Amino acid sequence: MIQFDAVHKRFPNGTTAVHDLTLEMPQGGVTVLVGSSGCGKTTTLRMINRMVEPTSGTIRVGGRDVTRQDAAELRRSIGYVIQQAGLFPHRTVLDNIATVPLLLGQSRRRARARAAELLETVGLAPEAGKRYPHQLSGGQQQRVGVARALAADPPVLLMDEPFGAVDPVVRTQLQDELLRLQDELSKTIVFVTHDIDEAVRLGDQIAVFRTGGHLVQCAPPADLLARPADDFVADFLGAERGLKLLSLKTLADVPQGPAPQGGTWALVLDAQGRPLHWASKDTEVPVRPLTDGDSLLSALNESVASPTGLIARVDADGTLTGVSSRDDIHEHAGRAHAEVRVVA
Ligand SMILES: Nc1ncnc2c1ncn2[C@@H]1O[C@H](COP(=O)(O)OP(=O)(O)OP(=O)(O)O)[C@@H](O)[C@H]1O
Repeated sequence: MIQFDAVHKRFPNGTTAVHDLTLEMPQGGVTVLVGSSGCGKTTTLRMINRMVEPTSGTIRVGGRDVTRQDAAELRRSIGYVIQQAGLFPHRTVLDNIATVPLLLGQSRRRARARAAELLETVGLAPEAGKRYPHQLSGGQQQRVGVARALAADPPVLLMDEPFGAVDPVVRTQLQDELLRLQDELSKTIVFVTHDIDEAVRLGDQIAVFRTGGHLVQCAPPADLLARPADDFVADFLGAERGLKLLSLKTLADVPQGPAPQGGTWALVLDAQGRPLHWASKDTEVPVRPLTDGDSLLSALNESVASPTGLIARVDADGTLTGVSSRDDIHEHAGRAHAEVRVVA
């Protein structure tokens, strides 16, 4: 766990970057820091590994006051990922990843073997290890940045806009990878972003800051979307916060019934019971089956887009479990939406 207790940061030029911050970042969880430009997110992050020293207050990592630890040692025990990866241009990818284990005194052989493992963990081919950073795409460089931060297996990862410089498709892939990795590794992650959708997707809790380094609200994404503390937070979340909330709710509770028989549309299955397509008397339309884990937003989208108005539901093997109607989905979406507090 990372604990901020009454932390204040005032730079020598008089700028207050962080104002009286008290905040807990739970162990094994992702805390996302969001807020307008210059509101103190990066300063907050950098105080954790002492790249910036607080003016007053206490920061504890795993119960230990960071100012009582050797700064270099502390930094090596905390993974740090920044925008555009910040890789060493004249070192191969493998040597970039091996940097911290080497600094910690591991043999070159062992550090490289670990780096090769990590390449695979972050979804890169072994050949990438021999290349130099400029020979990789932006998204691949970010993966190397994540691998480098994980190399010494630190319990804490600090990520400052790590996916800010890549296109939206690659960004979504990198977010998926991070969620997958986090499922396995359960690191304590502090993640700075400008992108509220990214925050909602990745955060176990989201801390919203406003200019002057004031924390306005810290809550799990669903609570934040349903009950923003004030107009500032509501504006920051945007007009579509109801839809964002639906992206967090799953299809699991929406009732399902048997596939229709003898009506306008029939669902055609393969021999294993997996949906192939919808068929009517004179046409066929593709089917996009959803699982219980898919979001209510995807279901709503699908129910609007599909001419059948029905959603085919499948289990993890892709076998049909039933269908849900547009009405069922709308009713559930309406209930979730009713949780959204209206801010005047
Ligand atoms: N070394 C410094 N000296 C003086 N002022 C600084 C220094 N570093 C940051 N600041 C100021 O502190 C405030 C907070 O900066 P910080 O970088 O933490 O904000 P941020 O929320 O991360 O911003 P952005 O979203 O634009 O990256 C800003 O007003 C910034 O100009």
